[in-house]
Amino acid sequence: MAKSVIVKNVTKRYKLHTKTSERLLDIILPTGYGEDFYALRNVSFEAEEGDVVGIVGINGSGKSTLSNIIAGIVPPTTGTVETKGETSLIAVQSGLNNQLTGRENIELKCLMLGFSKKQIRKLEPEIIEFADIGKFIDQPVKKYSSGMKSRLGFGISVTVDPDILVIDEALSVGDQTFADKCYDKMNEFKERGKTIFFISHSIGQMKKFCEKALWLEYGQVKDFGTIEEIMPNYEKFLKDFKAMSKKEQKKYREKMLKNQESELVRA
Ligand SMILES: Nc1ncnc2c1ncn2[C@@H]1O[C@H](COP(=O)(O)OP(=O)(O)OP(=O)(O)O)[C@@H](O)[C@H]1O
Repeated sequence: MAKSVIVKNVTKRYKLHTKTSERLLDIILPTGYGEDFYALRNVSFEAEEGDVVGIVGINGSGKSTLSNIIAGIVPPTTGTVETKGETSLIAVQSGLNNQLTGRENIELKCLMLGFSKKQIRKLEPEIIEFADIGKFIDQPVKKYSSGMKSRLGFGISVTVDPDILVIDEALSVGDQTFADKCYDKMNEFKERGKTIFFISHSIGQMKKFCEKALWLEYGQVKDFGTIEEIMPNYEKFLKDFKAMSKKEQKKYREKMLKNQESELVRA
């Protein structure tokens, strides 16, 4: 199978600011201003056409940052992402303009993807049918529930037929019937050799749908392999992590971040 996504040494660094003045200084000063925070550090992996890769990791491990980078929405600080074809991100909180109606959002998103007015007129009914949100399609998106936003986002993303699909928690909201409809569509994509990245807090959803798993821990790749290889270890880790007190969890995080720093110094 041909490679469809090649992520090489991707690092995403944010500056931590507590005040607007710090943010301004960060823009003005050539060296920037603020404490460095690494959401991703030296992330490398490859995916092939037809791969369905689950991205797992505890809160704050960098899953959303990585999905935004794969989808080309956020640039990496250093490192490269090569993708073969068009990428589309489905996330509950992204991609839709809250002030515009659902219908206007469809038009805007399709125009941004380079579709002509004529093509959009053809796609629009298909998207509206998939989203199935009734009269809300002509209401501003700010009035939507998170489930409705996800339905519209999903409708747009699957109808424009991307080569690479990134689904960030979009199936965690909404009802089971809609989720099943999305799974059918994703299975169809899988059969057609498209690459899918899937993020979900539901281990059940992960195991049902993904063949490979990328395990992130505090911005680094902890493991990458088949779902059968990764999930038993991840589940065990989760169980142990959840059994820790908040203080122990904080200590664990600090220890892991310290290890990362010393690894960098050694490299
Ligand atoms: N714009 C930003 N500025 C500063 N820090 C950020 C920014 N975006 C994300 N982060 C930080 O980067 C880290 C990774 O965040 P990210 O949302 O990618 O993790 P996640 O694994 O998706 O978490 P969750 O499971 O809670 O959604 C977090 O500590 C987060 O606070």
